[in-house]
Amino acid sequence: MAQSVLLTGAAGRVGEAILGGLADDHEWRLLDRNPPTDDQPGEFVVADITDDDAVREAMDGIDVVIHLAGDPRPEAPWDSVLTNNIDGTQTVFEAAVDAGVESVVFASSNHAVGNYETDARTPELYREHDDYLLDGTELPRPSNLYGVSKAAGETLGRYYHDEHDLSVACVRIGNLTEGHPPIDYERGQAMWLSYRDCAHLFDRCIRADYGYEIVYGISDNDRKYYSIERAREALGYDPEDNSAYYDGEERVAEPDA
Ligand SMILES: NC(=O)C1=CN([C@@H]2O[C@H](COP(=O)(O)OP(=O)(O)OC[C@H]3O[C@@H](n4cnc5c(N)ncnc54)[C@H](O)[C@@H]3O)[C@@H](O)[C@H]2O)C=CC1
Ligand SMILES: O=C1O[C@H](COP(=O)(O)O)[C@@H](O)[C@H](O)[C@H]1O
Repeated sequence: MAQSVLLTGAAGRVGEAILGGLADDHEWRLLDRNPPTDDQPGEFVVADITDDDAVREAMDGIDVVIHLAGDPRPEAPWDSVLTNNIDGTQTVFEAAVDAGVESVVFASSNHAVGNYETDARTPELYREHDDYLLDGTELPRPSNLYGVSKAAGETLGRYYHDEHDLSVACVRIGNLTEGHPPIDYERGQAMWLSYRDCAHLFDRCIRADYGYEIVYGISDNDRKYYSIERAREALGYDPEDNSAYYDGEERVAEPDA
């Protein structure tokens, strides 16, 4: 059944991937501080997520929130991640609870756990033969202040689930790249998330029943060091793409039938 979904950060790249795959599948209310540059499904609210009144108004009648808005730069300074990523995310969770929203899907990041990639483990970690896997049960080890803000968002989600019974899925997104995996970048190939797998994963987050989950948002890459088993089990995620099927920009192999 189509759900009424509020998508924050809708004008960005992850929003583009989600709407590219799911525009007709749900009833959308889109929110971003930047207005849309082209036609979008549903209504578009131009607002900042730190504007409590505007966020509360945008929650009216919403079943599910996909919360993408924030500063996505790994090098983002503290004042920006504190305002946009931590304070903004708290505003979204609080308004969601007060509006009776069923679930919030939070765009977390690989950078919440980036410091598991120690000098001793890399670059072997990024290669197919290496069997080291993070599975979402490990503690955060952020690689920058942006990663700290994402770990804080996950913890806010834990609080709003435990204290207010909100369903929360935190997706530690890898490297979303359109069309093909990153080129000459082993880490990016290991954590590649294709546009169609991104749309499918967030669709599963909209439709599935869960309590509190932390999952990795990557395609089914042979090189992976993030397990996607929890996303499969808890959400029914069934990715189609794999960076190993590509040679540069060219798709050179097809999955087994
Ligand atoms: N693109 C990727 O590979 C990854 C993205 N993420 C996360 O996914 C989310 C979306 O990332 P992208 O689409 O790549 O970034 P983006 O920069 O393309 O999109 C972010 C959108 O959020 C909006 N925004 C930022 N601060 C806002 C605020 N205070 N109020 C309202 N709108 C605001 C921006 O205007 C922009 O349209 C971010 O939270 C990012 O940290 C996490 C891991 C990987
Ligand atoms: O969280 C994010 O991660 C991706 C991938 O990280 P990178 O350090 O390999 O580039 C990044 O591209 C994106 O901007 C960021 O929001």
